[in-house]
Amino acid sequence: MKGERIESDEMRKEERRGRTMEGDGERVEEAKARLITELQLLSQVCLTLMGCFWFSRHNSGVEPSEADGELSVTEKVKIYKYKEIRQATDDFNALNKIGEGGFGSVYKGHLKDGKVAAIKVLSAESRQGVKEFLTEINVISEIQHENLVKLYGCCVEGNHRILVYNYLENNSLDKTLLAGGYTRSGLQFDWSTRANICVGVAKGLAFLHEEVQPHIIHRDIKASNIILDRDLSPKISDFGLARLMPPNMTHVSTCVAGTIWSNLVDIALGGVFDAEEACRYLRIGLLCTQDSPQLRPTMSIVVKLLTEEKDIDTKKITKPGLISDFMDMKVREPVETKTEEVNRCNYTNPSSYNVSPSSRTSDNSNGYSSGASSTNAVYSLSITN
Ligand SMILES: Nc1ncnc2c1ncn2[C@@H]1O[C@H](COP(=O)(O)OP(=O)(O)OP(=O)(O)O)[C@@H](O)[C@H]1O
Repeated sequence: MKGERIESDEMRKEERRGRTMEGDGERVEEAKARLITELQLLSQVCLTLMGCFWFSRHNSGVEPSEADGELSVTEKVKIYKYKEIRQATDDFNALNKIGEGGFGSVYKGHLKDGKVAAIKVLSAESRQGVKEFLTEINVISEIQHENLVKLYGCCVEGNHRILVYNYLENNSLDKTLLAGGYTRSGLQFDWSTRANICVGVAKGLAFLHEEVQPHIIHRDIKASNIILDRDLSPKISDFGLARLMPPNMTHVSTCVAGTIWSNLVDIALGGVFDAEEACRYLRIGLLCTQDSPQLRPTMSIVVKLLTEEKDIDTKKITKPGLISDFMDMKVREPVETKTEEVNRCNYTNPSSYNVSPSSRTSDNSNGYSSGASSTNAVYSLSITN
């Protein structure tokens, strides 16, 4: 009996063990199934994420390039592949070269998307790190105004640092207006076109100085940096480029910046200009170049002065700071014009110029002299080295 009980106990234990093993097996199967489901879900999530990533990269126009690691700072800028730039410029063909500046060479190029671009290949000095370069490019690309050249994007591959701008049909002021205007370029710069260019440039600068955050001081405003579109509307180029250059690069002046005014009223106008307006513009120019920066008007005030929203007649204009820096400066003999009206710009004393359209005295104590014919006068200052 005892032997039988032991036997049946053993059998029951065996049976229980069998059931436990069966249960364990079921649990393992269950766990396996759950794991598979989770893996399937995970792979779906991964695929979805990869799909989104692919989609966003292809929609933002960001191509794989050296800038890949910098996607976080390039979302607003089109990154061009070097290959595309080469194709656009026919491998930087000399025939497509439209200019050479302190920052490098500029080529006209036809991009794949059909846009015509001015492609600026930055010189070796400007080759900063990819991250710094792209950060600056992002800043520049956000700055948009009707009087600023639009940046389409850039190329940053290997040592290449290339900026891609909107190409403007009518070239820069130095190659058109200053290079003979109508006769050479076929463009006619009558007085109202010139006045419009002047106001447009002032508006572009006012925007850079006062509306862009942080403010941008161009530091290299000159005729070659004013590009004209097909309607002869001016666009300022190279703004923000100072930020891309190392401080030791001498191209951009860090103290006194700007290019002096040589002929104040162009004889090419043949005397057909609004003399009163010309004199007002001269006064505004003198206001802007006063020795003390505190006395100079802001660019938004300059726009108001140019457009006559604000009057400057009563202003005292103090001596320009730049002039004393030049070795030898003289005022050219006035050029006779056919203008009927006499407009005279008047220097009252060496430290304070009071420019008035109706009277004239002169002071030569600083080596300046001015002259005017009794009937018609075009005032022009020239710098000689
Ligand atoms: N967006 C543009 N559209 C058409 N032509 C352009 C454009 N940008 C530049 N150019 C041409 O390329 C020339 C060279 O321009 P860039 O700004 O590089 O040099 P720069 O102004 O002559 O000299 P710097 O670099 O010393 O200021 C300009 O004078 C102009 O003729």
